[in-house]
Amino acid sequence: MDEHLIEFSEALRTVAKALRRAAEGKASAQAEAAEWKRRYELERTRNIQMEQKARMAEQFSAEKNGDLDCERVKNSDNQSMLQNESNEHSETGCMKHGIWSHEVLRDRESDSNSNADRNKIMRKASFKLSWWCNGENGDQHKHDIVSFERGNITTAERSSKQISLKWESDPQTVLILTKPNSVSVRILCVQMVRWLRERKKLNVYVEPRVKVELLAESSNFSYVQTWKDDSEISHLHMKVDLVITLGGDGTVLWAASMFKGPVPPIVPFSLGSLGFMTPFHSEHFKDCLDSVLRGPISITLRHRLLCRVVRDAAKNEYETEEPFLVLNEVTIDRGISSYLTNLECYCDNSFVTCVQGDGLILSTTSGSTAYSLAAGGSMVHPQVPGILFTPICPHSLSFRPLILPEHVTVRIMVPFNSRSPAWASFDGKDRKLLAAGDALLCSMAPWPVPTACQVDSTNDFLRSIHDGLHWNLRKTQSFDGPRDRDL
Ligand SMILES: NC(=O)c1ccc[n+]([C@@H]2O[C@H](COP(=O)([O-])OP(=O)(O)OC[C@H]3O[C@@H](n4cnc5c(N)ncnc54)[C@H](O)[C@@H]3O)[C@@H](O)[C@H]2O)c1
Ligand SMILES: Nc1ncnc2c1ncn2[C@@H]1O[C@H](COP(=O)(O)OP(=O)(O)OP(=O)(O)O)[C@@H](O)[C@H]1O
Repeated sequence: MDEHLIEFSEALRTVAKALRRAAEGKASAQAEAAEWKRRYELERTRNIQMEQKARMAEQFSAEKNGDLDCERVKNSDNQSMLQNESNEHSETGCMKHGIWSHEVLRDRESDSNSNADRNKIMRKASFKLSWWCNGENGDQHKHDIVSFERGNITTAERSSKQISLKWESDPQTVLILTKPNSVSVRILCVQMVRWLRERKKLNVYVEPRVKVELLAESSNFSYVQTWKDDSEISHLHMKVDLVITLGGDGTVLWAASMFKGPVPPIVPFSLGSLGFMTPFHSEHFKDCLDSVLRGPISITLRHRLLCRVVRDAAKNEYETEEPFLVLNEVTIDRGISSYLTNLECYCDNSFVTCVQGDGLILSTTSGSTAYSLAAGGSMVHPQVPGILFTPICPHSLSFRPLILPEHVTVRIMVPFNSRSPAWASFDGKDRKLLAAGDALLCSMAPWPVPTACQVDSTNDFLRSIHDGLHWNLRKTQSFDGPRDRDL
């Protein structure tokens, strides 16, 4: 049975290879045809221009002043090949500026062949661009990077993309999430809960473990609310206005993982070692929270990836397995196996590559400074939408990391001829076995994680890479020594 499966999988790969080759052949033939078409158009435009120049010269000499301006060329209906469609582009009709999209060309042949055809005009083809999409709801795929206004492709006007949150009504309820087993976190939590309740009159939610700790501290904390089971957690986003995290980046990941849908704004306080995503300092928690509760605040919208495991044994039934939402990354690796991981990777059904190495990281841009960075991936500003495709120890000299656009679906498959299964882990947690034939589907999730900024997205990101990772730290070169002017 296994041998047949292996044979079958190899046959499929051969067919896939042949199909790929055919597609490549077609693409190159199309490219060649496009090139010939381009040359033809160039040649044709040059001929038109030469012909017009000759006519203009004739007219100049006829009028003996040789100084006919562009405006007159345009207005002399019989002489000019080019005419503007509107006054808006009148000067663009001048030959020295070339042909613009709204110009009207007179057909060259008809002009030279007969007077009857003289008024026949040829318009430059107009076109409409739209976002291509599989489903019927094409209009839902609005995009703001380029605009297709009136047939012209332009980069949309860049406004500041810094997102600002302004409360329209006062926040009422706060959820505090804390790193476990930390004395400093426990002390801060006690102070913060008291302050939020007594000074700010807010409802406070904590995890069941934290409620027990607070009650052990004082029975006065009985007003603090919590939940009993997971179904209550799934409704938290409807009750909570603000989430406060006390810990490191892991606590922010933990907070994000509690929300399987929309996430309330998170205010992350730094009580860890690195604190890449935790810009707020616990010593100033009252001032920080005062200004957050007053608003407006700058927000970084951190994209998440939605990951589904598709079992070969239960094809088309993957809805039965709960999807994972990751803020940093999903990692597919060899686990405890000593064999090379063998992973077939597809992007929107196009074959990308076969990873042979320790594994692969599919990371968000927020996660670009975490595991992906350690594996050689680039650091990316968290507001850049994209999926990082970073191999882990690839056994190949030419495997460089990729960054894919945010709209694609990446499929990672363990082939039937793989020597070992692979393991998927989600933000470093929840390991899942991927057996031969199983696949992992990964796409951008519709629910980002809004985290409050200390200053703004860019300032906070740059501060983190400088202070947290000591990026490009080097002693400054001294002033004395050779200089260009001495050479
Ligand atoms: N070789 C590696 O660098 C490596 C290996 C395993 C996991 N990780 C990372 O650890 C994460 C889980 O974090 P944890 O705190 O639960 O585990 P952890 O306690 O093992 O801490 C991992 C470290 O990664 C840092 N980190 C986490 N997210 C980050 C981000 N977005 N940018 C910069 N640094 C970040 C944390 O501050 C911490 O110092 C995973 O999502 C993965 O990215 C990294
Ligand atoms: N509320 C929580 N419940 C359970 N586990 C948590 C909670 N908050 C954090 N964790 C886990 O505790 C671990 C450590 O947390 P965190 O990263 O915040 O602290 P740290 O390791 O001291 O900080 P840093 O990552 O900056 O060094 C993480 O693996 C995280 O998933």
